[in-house]
Amino acid sequence: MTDTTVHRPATGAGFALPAPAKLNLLLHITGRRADGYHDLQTLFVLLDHGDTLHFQADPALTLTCDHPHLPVDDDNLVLRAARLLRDATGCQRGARMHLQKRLPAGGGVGGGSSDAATALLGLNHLWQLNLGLDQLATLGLRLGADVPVFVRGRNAWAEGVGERLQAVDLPPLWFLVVDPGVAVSTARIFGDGELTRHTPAITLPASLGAATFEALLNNGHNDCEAVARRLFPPVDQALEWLQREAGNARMTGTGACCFARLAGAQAARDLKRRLPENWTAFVARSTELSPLHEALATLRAKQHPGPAFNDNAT
Ligand SMILES: C[C@@](CO)(OP(=O)(O)O)[C@H](O)COP(=O)(O)OP(=O)(O)OC[C@H]1O[C@@H](n2ccc(N)nc2=O)[C@H](O)[C@@H]1O
Ligand SMILES: Nc1ncnc2c1ncn2[C@@H]1O[C@H](COP(=O)(O)OP(=O)(O)O)[C@@H](O)[C@H]1O
Repeated sequence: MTDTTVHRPATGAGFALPAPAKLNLLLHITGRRADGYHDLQTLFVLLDHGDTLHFQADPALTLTCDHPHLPVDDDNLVLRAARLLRDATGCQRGARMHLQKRLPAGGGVGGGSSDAATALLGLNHLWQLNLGLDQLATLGLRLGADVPVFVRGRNAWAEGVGERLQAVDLPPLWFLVVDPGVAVSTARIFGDGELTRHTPAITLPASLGAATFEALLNNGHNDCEAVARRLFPPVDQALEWLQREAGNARMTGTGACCFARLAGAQAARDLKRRLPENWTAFVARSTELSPLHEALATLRAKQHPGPAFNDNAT
């Protein structure tokens, strides 16, 4: 379905699942592979802010979206994920899906990848396919390098093109994320002649206590930042403002969004209030387990309540 004017979420006996944003707290490019892809080291953190995908059983496979400019054609990652799942399992069932888009497309917060992961896990549930997370993550990688981390739902250290994941425990973190309002093409950043591609690989400390975590972040950086700043002046302005106001300003992924870590919710909200006029930003908190996985667990518990306690048992 390509009608972007339909603003009606699915109703009836359906369910809705979150598609959270991610930040790359650091992003080091350690090399370039023979196939042109880049080897990375990155620290993914999942946030409590994102899109929402609504599901309803239906004979046809359709998608609508409340975003006026995001195409809901065959290229949309939600429909690509649904078709991939059907092809991989032979399932012939359909679904009526509606995407409530809050994350900026091409913003480096992984919106499209997260939508794809939520589609994979949501349809696996709706169609009762019972695929495990390993199988879904393998399928997800075919849609994009960032999909597996959303499928697995844990903050993670990633290597390779982002598919070699190691779950990490992080302290609770608060961020102000500024959206400079430009869509950055990942391929354009990786194709730039001035991109630094040879940051020495580091070894993740065995345990990420508060001090080692701070050292890791302080010694880390985002190799894509210099190129994005040069190509997209709004990214440069966002980083300058965040650095001046909060320190520790950094870009996420290949851009465009930039963030600063704040001491808590109040500090993040206070900084948001000082945002220059006409700028867009959101406050977000890190999550230990993805809101997608939390919501799926709640859904399963409602549909398959455990055995009730028998008060008469002796
Ligand atoms: C680098 C990251 C960090 O999170 O940037 P963001 O996209 O989130 O900003 C991601 O891993 C991106 O993943 P994703 O957005 O899924 O990228 P893909 O669709 O797989 O790749 C888009 C294009 O970028 C280039 N590419 C991508 C990933 C990579 N490790 N090396 C590359 O050279 C390739 O030219 C590829 O065709
Ligand atoms: N559901 C979707 N949400 C956002 N973008 C999508 C979606 N489906 C396909 N895309 C395409 O994927 C591109 C990258 O989207 P996104 O994942 O939001 O960027 P990033 O990886 O920078 O966070 C967009 O520019 C858009 O063309």
